[in-house]
Amino acid sequence: MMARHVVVRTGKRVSEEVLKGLAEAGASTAHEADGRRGAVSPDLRPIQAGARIAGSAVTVSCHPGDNLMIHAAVEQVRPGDVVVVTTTSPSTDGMLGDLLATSLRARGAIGVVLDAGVRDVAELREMGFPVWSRAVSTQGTVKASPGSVNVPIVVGGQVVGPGDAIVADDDGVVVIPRERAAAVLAAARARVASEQAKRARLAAGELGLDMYNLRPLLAELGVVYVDEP
Ligand SMILES: O=C([O-])CC(=O)C(=O)O
Ligand SMILES: [Mg+2]
Repeated sequence: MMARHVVVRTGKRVSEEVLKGLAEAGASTAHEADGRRGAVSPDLRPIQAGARIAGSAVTVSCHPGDNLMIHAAVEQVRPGDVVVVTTTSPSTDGMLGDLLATSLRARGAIGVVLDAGVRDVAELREMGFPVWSRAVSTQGTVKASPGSVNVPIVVGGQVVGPGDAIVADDDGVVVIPRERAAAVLAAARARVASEQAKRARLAAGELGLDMYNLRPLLAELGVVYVDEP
C-alpha cells in the first residue's frame, strides 16, 4: 500500500511542571542531564537573543519550498507547544514569517524550530516570538504539496517525536524524549545545584585543576611543568 501522508491528532504531551523546570535549566544543562544526548545541530540558530523555552513538540514534515503542512499543523497546536518543522530534502526557503507566527501564537504556541529558512525576522523579534532556524531567507514558499503532522521527524540530526520535550535558548535546541523528560529534569536540578557549589569555589579562586583533581591526570598524560630561568 502506498504510504499515506497523515495529520495525527495526539494527546501526547510533557507535563507543564516538567516543562517549566526544563526551561529554567536551559538547553545545555538539559543536554548534559540526558547523558549528553539530544543536541540539535548548532547550524540551527536563534534569530533572537535571550529567549528560553521548553514545550511539547508538534512535528511537521513539509515538502521543500512548501509550507502547506505548517498551516495544517497550526490546528493541532495546544497552549505551550513548540512547532518543529523539517523538509523532506534540504531547503533554506523562508517557510515561516510573522503571519504564520501570529496564527501559531493565537493557538498558544511558544516558539518554532525550523530545519529550513525563516523570514520577517524584524517583525518576529518585535513580536517576541522565538524561532530557531537553519537560515534566514526572503525566498517564499508555496502551499501545494502534501506532508505529515505529528509523525517522527529528524531536525538538525536529532529524531523528534510528537510530544517530545524541546528545550531551546541562546545555546541552541535540545530534544528530550517524552518518556525521559521527568527523569532528565531531576538530573538537571541536581546538576544545577552542583554547578552552584562549583561556581562559588571558582569565584573564591580555587582552580579547576584542584577542584576536579586533574593534576594526576596531567602527570599521567605526560604534561610536565618547566620553569624558565
Ligand atoms: O506567508 C508565508 O508563506 C510565510 C510568511 O512570510 C509569513 O508567515 O509571514
Ligand atoms: Mg511574511
